[in-house]
Amino acid sequence: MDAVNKVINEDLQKERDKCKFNVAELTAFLDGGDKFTQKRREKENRVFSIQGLRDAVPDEYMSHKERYENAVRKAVIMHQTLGTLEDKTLTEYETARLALRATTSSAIFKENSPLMLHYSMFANVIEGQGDEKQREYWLKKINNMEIIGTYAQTELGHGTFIRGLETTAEYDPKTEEFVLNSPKLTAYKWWPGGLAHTANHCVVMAHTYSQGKSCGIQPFMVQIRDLETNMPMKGVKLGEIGAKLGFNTVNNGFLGFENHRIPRDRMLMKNSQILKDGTFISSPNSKLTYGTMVYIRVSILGTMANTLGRAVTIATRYAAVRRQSQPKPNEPEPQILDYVTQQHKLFIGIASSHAYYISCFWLWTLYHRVTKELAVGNMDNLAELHALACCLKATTSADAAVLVERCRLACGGHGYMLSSNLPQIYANVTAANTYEGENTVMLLQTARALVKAGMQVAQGQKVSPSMAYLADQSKMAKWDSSVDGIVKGFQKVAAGKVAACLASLQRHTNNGQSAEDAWNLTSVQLVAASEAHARVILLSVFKSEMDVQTLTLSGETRTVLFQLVQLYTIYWALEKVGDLLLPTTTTTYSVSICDTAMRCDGWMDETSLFEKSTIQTSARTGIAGLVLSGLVYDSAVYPELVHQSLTSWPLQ
Ligand SMILES: CCCCCCCCC/C=C/C(=O)SCCNC(=O)CCNC(=O)[C@H](O)C(C)(C)COP(=O)(O)OP(=O)(O)OC[C@H]1O[C@@H](n2cnc3c(N)ncnc32)[C@H](O)[C@@H]1OP(=O)(O)O
Ligand SMILES: Cc1cc2nc3c(=O)[nH]c(=O)nc-3n(C[C@H](O)[C@H](O)[C@H](O)COP(=O)(O)OP(=O)(O)OC[C@H]3O[C@@H](n4cnc5c(N)ncnc54)[C@H](O)[C@@H]3O)c2cc1C
Repeated sequence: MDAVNKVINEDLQKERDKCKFNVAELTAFLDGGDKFTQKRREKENRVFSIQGLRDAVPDEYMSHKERYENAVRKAVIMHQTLGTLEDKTLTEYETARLALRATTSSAIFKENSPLMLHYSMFANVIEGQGDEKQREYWLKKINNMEIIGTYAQTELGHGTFIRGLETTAEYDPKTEEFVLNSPKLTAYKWWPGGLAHTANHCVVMAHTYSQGKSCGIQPFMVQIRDLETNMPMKGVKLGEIGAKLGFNTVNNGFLGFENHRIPRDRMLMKNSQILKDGTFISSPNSKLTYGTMVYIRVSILGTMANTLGRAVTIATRYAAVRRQSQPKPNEPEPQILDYVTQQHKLFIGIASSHAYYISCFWLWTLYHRVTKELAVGNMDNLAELHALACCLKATTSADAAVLVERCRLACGGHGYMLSSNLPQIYANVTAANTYEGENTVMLLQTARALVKAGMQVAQGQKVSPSMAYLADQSKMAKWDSSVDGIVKGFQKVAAGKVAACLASLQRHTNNGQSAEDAWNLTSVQLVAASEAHARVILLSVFKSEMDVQTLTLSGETRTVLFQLVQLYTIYWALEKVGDLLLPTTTTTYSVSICDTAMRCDGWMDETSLFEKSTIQTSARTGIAGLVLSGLVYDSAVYPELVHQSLTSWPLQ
């Protein structure tokens, strides 16, 4: 097998030889500098040289139990290897950046490691929720693997609605203990990675009571297994939740409590405290308890970049070596990479992977700034971080799932083979649409912030930097098909959608609906407004960061990066052309187009105008509006947009 790997396919080599930019320079740029490329390579070479990390047989031919045991075996070797590679000289940001770029874990564990939660959430929640003494005590144990943990929040009955969690922790001042219970089956923790057999500790999010009163959802460090026998502790029930679409070596489990007692100091007390006598001291902001989820949502952008990057590398290499059909008689079958349709499928994946990396590092910078501010009690930017983390996690994971599936489809039958690894990559990436905040729920969270910002703009108040464009009342006289022009178009679209949501909420409440029902009736539009906002951020950050970060790069490397920016921007302009050709500067404007279009079309009379779902209205109006309006962009722009998108892609 090794001998075959040494021979590079000549078509692949030919493509590589045609490359015009400096590959080493671009690699270092994405890694954050030559030093990090070297560290990443060292880490990868160490891991990939270990024979013990290769599967004796492909794990898809193993049983569920064998796959898990094999994964544990590899996780131990990985920890022993990487543990020695830990570089204490790196800052937290640099370590996170290196972790996001390294492909070691994804290459060794097709369906993720049973220690995934230990590394990703367990350590972080102690860091974020433990007081100084607790951090001092537990982080040492966690980092040297004296204990193995997970993050147990989701229950059988509740995943999204954290305030509805049913696991209880009641404080007993007589013994200075908390008594944990799962009062109903729906209260059983369900999903936490590693919970079934791997973790012997976990942070449990429980509805806490003291002195007969609710203290909200609080985090608790709980030992769930005996460190010697690994058997469940008294009053603890544990098990595996069963086979899934992916993540089948993460050992997701369930956990139930029956009068399980833990000492008072197991409540993580950085933000809220319960004193010995049971007095509850609440957190300055109850959402600080949700901090670990924000951290993971930010890192998911990098995970999406990495995962999509792997899938599009597989598919592009395949497209370079696969020859198929004979469009020109008497000529050899061409590489499928020469088909523009194949380029249309794949190049957006390359551009998106780069866009997600850049956005991830941009958001990490904000995350670290806000974390420092929170440490001194400054909550000013927490809402902005939360809103950005929600909509960017949702949009990048949704796009990545579509693009990874497109990579599989672009490889024909061979993409359907498990040996292509594309199905497993898809199974991993699509999970991110659900975990760490289901995407719709996340987009609605950002919509809350957008509606608030829209109202603040209407009252002439300042809004957060990422939403400042909502205050731009300037008209777009003519379509500007530059990247900046398209970003501006997307800002108009998002502002128009936010304005339309405000109008809809207002209309429903004027019609006597409660605020909650008005919100629900407008929720499809709210999700669309939130996604439009995410598009503004992804497009503008990709461009603005490239403007700044590429100044020291060579001309060819800058060129190819800007081609990716242009491709990414024009791709989304074409994907959202219906919105762009109908951007609205104010609600009245969009209403007047909708109104005119409907009346002229005789499609429906005015009264029913807003009863139809927004999707139908804007789609139909979009087309009708294009014909009727002519005010926003002359319809000539559309062919130009299409022409430009095809001519500007790197067709080399
Ligand atoms: C490397 C790794 C690879 C990746 C490794 C990962 C592998 C997979 C592991 C997966 C692990 C998990 O899934 S762990 C479990 C993840 N679970 C989740 O994410 C649950 C999602 N649900 C939630 O987050 C919450 O229930 C949410 C939807 C936000 C609603 O919360 P509440 O009801 O308490 O709050 P609301 O009433 O909606 O809002 C009240 C206000 O609080 C604000 N708010 C809400 N959440 C906030 C937050 N986190 N930070 C700041 N502010 C927040 C809102 O903006 C509102 O502000 P105003 O508007 O100003 O009032
Ligand atoms: C692979 C994987 C790994 C996971 N790992 C962990 C882990 O380690 N630890 C952990 O605690 N959890 C974990 N989870 C659980 C995960 O966090 C939850 O699945 C997620 O939060 C969604 O909650 P749910 O499953 O209850 O779905 P629901 O919230 O029940 O969602 C179902 C549907 O209801 C809709 N919906 C729900 N609420 C609203 C609303 N307010 N408005 C509009 N629509 C709504 C959603 O949009 C969705 O379409 C994991 C999940 C997966 C898939």
